Amino acid sequence: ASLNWSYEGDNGPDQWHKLYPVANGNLQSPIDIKTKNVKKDPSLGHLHVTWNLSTCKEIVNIGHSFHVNFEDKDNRSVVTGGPLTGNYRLQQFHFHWGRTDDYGSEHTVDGRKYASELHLVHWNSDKYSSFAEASDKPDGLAIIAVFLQVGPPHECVQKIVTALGSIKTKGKKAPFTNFDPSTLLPGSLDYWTYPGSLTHPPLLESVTWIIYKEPITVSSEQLAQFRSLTVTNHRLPQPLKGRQIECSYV
Ligand SMILES: OSc1ccc(O)cc1O
Ligand SMILES: [Zn+2]
Repeated sequence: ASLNWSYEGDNGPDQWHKLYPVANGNLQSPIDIKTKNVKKDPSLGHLHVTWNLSTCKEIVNIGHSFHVNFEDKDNRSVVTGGPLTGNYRLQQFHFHWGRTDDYGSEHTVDGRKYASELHLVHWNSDKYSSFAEASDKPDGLAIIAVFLQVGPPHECVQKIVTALGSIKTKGKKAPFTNFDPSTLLPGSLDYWTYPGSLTHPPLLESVTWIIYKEPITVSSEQLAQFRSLTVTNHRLPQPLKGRQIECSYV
């Protein structure tokens, strides 16, 4: 089935509200993080990430992006702690990027655009029985975001880039196993967190966003390989509508 939305042209982001009225909601993502307005919260502790590489399953071309999917039938790969209550199970990760290295991230920091942004998508497996059930609940989802800046190539991102060669057309999938997503995390564990939404339709306002402050580095050539699947797939920052961004005490 073809999607009724896209990132460019007649069905682009400015039109999404016609089919998805929540696009003009009060908890939309991404946002610009104005660091002077962030509130340090002593109660915000470390995030505890336990991802088991045995749960990594496949890589899939979904047209406007690619997903690395994980087996999420048990709690082998979960995140907990920080702003979260209970266990959130890893379902998939994906990236967002732009036409050039000058932009492509979805969140921005004091107006700064990064070249790309990684999203590790988790759902609340203590309260709900699937991603689908959790996806429209206020405490349903937790997405960990990592910024990507341009520099030397990233060894582990290279494994993903190599796998893209076997999923060149929409709908194609290939086995992608024993990949440890924690190799994509930055050195510093400091993060920002705020309540938001999915960043493309259905744009559901069910996400606790956890955004690492420190970026990781990938090469321009690695980003060019992302673009070989689709040229751009990022939404621009949305109105904050009075939300408070908090930062960890880490
Ligand atoms: O871009 S984050 C994101 C994650 C999962 C999803 O189903 C939709 C999304 O937009
Ligand atoms: Zn995303």
